[in-house]
Amino acid sequence: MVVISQNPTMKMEKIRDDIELPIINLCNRSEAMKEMVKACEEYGFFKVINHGVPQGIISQVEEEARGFFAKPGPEKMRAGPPYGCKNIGLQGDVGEVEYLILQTNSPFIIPTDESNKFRSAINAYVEAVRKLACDILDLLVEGVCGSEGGSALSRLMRDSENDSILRLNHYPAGEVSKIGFGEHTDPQIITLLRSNGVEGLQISVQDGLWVPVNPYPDSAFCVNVGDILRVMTNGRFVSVKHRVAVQAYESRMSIAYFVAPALHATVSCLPGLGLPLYRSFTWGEYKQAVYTGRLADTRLNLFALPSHHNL
Ligand SMILES: C=C1C[C@]23C[C@@]1(O)CC[C@H]2[C@@]12CC[C@H](O)[C@@](C)(C(=O)O1)[C@H]2[C@@H]3C(=O)O
Ligand SMILES: O=C(O)CCC(=O)C(=O)O
Ligand SMILES: [Fe+2]
Repeated sequence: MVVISQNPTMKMEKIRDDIELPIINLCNRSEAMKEMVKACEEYGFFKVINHGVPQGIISQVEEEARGFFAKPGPEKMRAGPPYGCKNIGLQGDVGEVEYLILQTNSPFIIPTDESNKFRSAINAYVEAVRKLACDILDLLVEGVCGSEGGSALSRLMRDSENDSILRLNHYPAGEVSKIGFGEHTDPQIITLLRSNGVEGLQISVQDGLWVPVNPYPDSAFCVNVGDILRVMTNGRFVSVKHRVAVQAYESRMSIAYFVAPALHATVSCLPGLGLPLYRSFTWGEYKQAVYTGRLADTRLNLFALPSHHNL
């Protein structure tokens, strides 16, 4: 069904609530491979269950994160640059969100975390989601390039200098008219997202038509294609705009693991996928374009090859 939003800041936007993202069971690997490829082509989003990340590890990090965000503002500010509130990026974007952004391949300290419980929980979580991300990327390459594709994608994240990050977001309950995190695509290869079961995430299936992502089932990870994976699959997979709407009834918390190559790694189309739509570039070059632009920008246009190249 298509309903017109009554919402003042999401004015007259159409919300389509009859699309459900596929829930893919990783136990059946050959089925999962086909379903994931289809979902990446169609929606750029899917959910995975039986993903192998222990529930204990997830609960631990969620509990520590809840404790951190419940602290008074000045204490959270003590966490320094990993902590941010309302300001998103460097170019003036804002949202009803507070967050922690952590580089995953270098040691970090959260000054409020005297017992180091939060840090240990994060480290255990990153190790587990990293394995899951490798597994998903290997299946996706095989699904697109066959077994010759090997570990073309997962090797980028296995590089000890990979630039993957973990982001913990907290959207306090409030006026539903407000946007927690404005529309954007994720610039990296792939994102693995957990939420505390509170709604808010929406994806853009076509211009101006938003689909809410149901947080069910609680145990699932929501996975989405980033811009780099779009380039590497020569546009076959789509990196889709998404956003987060504030909920009136409860605070949303989410934990996103963004898989990124090393800054010096070259990003180009995988073999056998036709004439490239985008020129090759390094992740460092793309990241610079990302941070000099606004949240909602379609940054990949800057790297598109002229269409005559594809004739
Ligand atoms: C406004 C911005 C925030 C962002 C960097 C950017 O310039 C454009 C992309 C944004 C985004 C979206 C996905 C991730 O949450 C993020 C960490 C990323 O890599 O790109 C954020 C950036 C951010 O919040 O720093
Ligand atoms: O909080 C969410 O559900 C999504 C957050 C997001 O899209 C991001 O951090 O890039
Ligand atoms: Fe995102």
